[in-house]
Amino acid sequence: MFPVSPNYGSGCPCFPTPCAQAVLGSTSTPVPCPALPACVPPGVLPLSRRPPAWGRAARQPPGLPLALARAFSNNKILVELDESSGVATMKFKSPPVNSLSLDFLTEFCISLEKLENNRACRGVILTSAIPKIFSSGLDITEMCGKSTEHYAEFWRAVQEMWLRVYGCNMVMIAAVNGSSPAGGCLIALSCDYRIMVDNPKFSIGLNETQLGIVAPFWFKDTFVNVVGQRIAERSLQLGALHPAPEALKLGVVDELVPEEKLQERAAAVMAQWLALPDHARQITKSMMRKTVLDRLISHREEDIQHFISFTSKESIQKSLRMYMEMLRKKSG
Ligand SMILES: CCCCC/C=C/C(=O)SCCNC(=O)CCNC(=O)[C@H](O)C(C)(C)COP(=O)(O)OP(=O)(O)OC[C@H]1O[C@@H](n2cnc3c(N)ncnc32)[C@H](O)[C@@H]1OP(=O)(O)O
Repeated sequence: MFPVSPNYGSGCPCFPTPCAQAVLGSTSTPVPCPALPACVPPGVLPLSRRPPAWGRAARQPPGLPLALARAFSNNKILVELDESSGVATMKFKSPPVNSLSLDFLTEFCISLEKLENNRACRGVILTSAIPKIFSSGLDITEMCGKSTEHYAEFWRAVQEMWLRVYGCNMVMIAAVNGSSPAGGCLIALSCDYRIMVDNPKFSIGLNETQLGIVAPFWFKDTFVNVVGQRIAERSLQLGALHPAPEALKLGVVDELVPEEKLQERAAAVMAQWLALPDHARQITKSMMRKTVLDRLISHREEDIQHFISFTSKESIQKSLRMYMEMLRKKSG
């Protein structure tokens, strides 16, 4: 993890998950603290800290060499930006199953914010470098046997990840090249378009009820906005994991392609979306998503408290331990 700005602290909107502005990168030059009103641009997408592409100065932190923003690889996510097309790829590479641990989520948010602050980047493709797995969802070990402080930190990071992806001004495409349960599915649902590998062995869905837990309201809202009330209700109650062909039928994903065509197809769809004027597309996206985003923003602390009290219940801890045990037994 890079060091953070000396100005960084609990007054910063991104605390305790430092945003790209708070991270010093590989330089020792302090960068502006994100606790500035200007950190949240007025208008368009209230959540995205990306300035609209049609008029604001670049927010590349001073002292951070541009080359660093073009291609940076940390530990769990490989980021590549093709400046000629304006398209970045974020490849999850956190073995064995790309589970969304606190470290993964922190790195994810920092990487996405760096791209948002880079005016050369207009679209992001999310995909996996781990064969057969897009993401196994939230790291269950982060929700088992930990302190309430840890649960609060973890849940804030989960919220931050969703707020950033769902509220992102850039075009976000999920290239789902493997199984994608629960939190993995949420990442894909939060994108603008989902392309999945045409393999019935890969499944996607919000399977929380199978673990004896409940998908939070903002997971549900995101799902409803993609597939509609009836399909979401049935799928959520059953904790269904839909094999790729069924996911297509239900509208959980937008199209299926053979594995070897996935990246090519994602690039083609991205080019289609990027052909639109940014401002018109961004304002439309904001209009479609604002209500759902605002619901979490205005209930964020309450949602954290709810997560803590729910997760801390002995019955929930027991369910999660049993589920982990079942996974371990299955993996041999
Ligand atoms: C109020 C609370 C709301 C919370 C909302 C929750 C959202 C979530 O995202 S909860 C997580 C839900 N995720 C799952 O149910 C997926 C569980 N995993 C699987 O189904 C499978 O692992 C797989 C399909 C993703 C991959 O299968 P396979 O390739 O066969 O790999 P293994 O099952 O052998 O797993 C390897 C290794 O990884 C551990 N593991 C898997 N998933 C998770 C996870 N989500 N968190 C932590 N660890 C995970 C698994 O236990 C194995 O560990 P070892 O046995 O130690 O090798």
